[in-house]
Amino acid sequence: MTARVFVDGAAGTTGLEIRERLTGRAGIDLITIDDARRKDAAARAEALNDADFVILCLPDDAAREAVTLIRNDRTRVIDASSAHRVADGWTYGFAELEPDGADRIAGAARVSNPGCYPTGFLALVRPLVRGGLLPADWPVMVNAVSGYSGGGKAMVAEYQAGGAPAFRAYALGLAHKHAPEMTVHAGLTHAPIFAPAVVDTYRGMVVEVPLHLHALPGAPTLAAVRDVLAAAYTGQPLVTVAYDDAATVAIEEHAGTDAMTLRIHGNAATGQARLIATLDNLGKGAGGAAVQNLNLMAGLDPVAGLSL
Ligand SMILES: NC(=O)C1=CN([C@@H]2O[C@H](COP(=O)(O)OP(=O)(O)OC[C@H]3O[C@@H](n4cnc5c(N)ncnc54)[C@H](OP(=O)(O)O)[C@@H]3O)[C@@H](O)[C@H]2O)C=CC1
Ligand SMILES: CC(=O)N[C@@H](CCC(=O)OP(=O)(O)O)C(=O)O
Repeated sequence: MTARVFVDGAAGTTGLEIRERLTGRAGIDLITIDDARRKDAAARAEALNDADFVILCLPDDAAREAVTLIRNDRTRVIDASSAHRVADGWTYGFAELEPDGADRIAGAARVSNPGCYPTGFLALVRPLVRGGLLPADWPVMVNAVSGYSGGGKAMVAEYQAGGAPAFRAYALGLAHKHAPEMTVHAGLTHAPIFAPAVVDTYRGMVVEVPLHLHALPGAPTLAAVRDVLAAAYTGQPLVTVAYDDAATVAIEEHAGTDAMTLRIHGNAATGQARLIATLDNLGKGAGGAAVQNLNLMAGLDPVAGLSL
């Protein structure tokens, strides 16, 4: 069976990449609309209702509107925006996060892609909360840097015009749109302190959770934390827990791919750890997750169209 797929927002940073990945793929028939009509509600409604699967690569308000334009029970949705990540009736589209994640996505009509930063954060933290190493009410912090494509067309234009700062910390008021999904899907009772920054490189991200292991119940070792994470992702082609002696970690590590690496470093003597995820904001953080979810929902090869 051929799956008819419409990417709404295909002229944007995320949408363009997803459309390119799906173009010419066996088993997928892409529905497109003329560039001049790409924001025309009637043209979009027709495409949305023609499709078996739609991938929304839109600002939050436009994503909510797109869902209201679907007037049939057949069209299934993957939303890359942050509009539905903690919404009732939506399945969180992070296949590796829970043991039944892939099965739930495969059967869902409405799937919300995770945010880019939450993908790294949740990959590091959720197995520790689930496994009881990290109490649900622990005060967690997350420091992160993203390539500027994370800010969409407007930020790409700003950086490519020249003059934007090499490193810019933001979300200083601790009310970033990703905090709710980090809290809910990690199973935490308080939002983490989330300190993001954008740097002068196009794509890629480093997401870091520092932990005082000595203060945790049972004072788990670095090795114990690493083993819990490794067990959580065994057999997952996109997520690797590194057992390496890396002295540094580069934002470019997975730029242009859909892979994510998790590292557990630190000082065993002081009981302090740095849990670090590297991924591409446009890969596992957006387009890769959308293609992975489409594969699962359409019953296609789970790694088709993905770059490991
Ligand atoms: N960039 C990233 O790393 C990630 C982005 N996302 C999410 O994906 C979504 C898209 O982000 P991104 O690609 O970066 O953003 P962009 O700004 O690059 O692209 C958004 C696109 O949506 C179009 N658009 C806006 N309103 C409408 C509308 N009413 N109807 C049709 N099209 C519309 C815009 O049109 P126009 O070209 O005219 O501006 C633009 O082409 C966001 O919700 C974002 O949170 C998710 C994960 C990572
Ligand atoms: C650098 C930058 O600005 N990044 C964006 C996050 C990327 C995004 O908007 O998309 P998702 O929410 O879908 O991940 C931000 O912090 O708002």
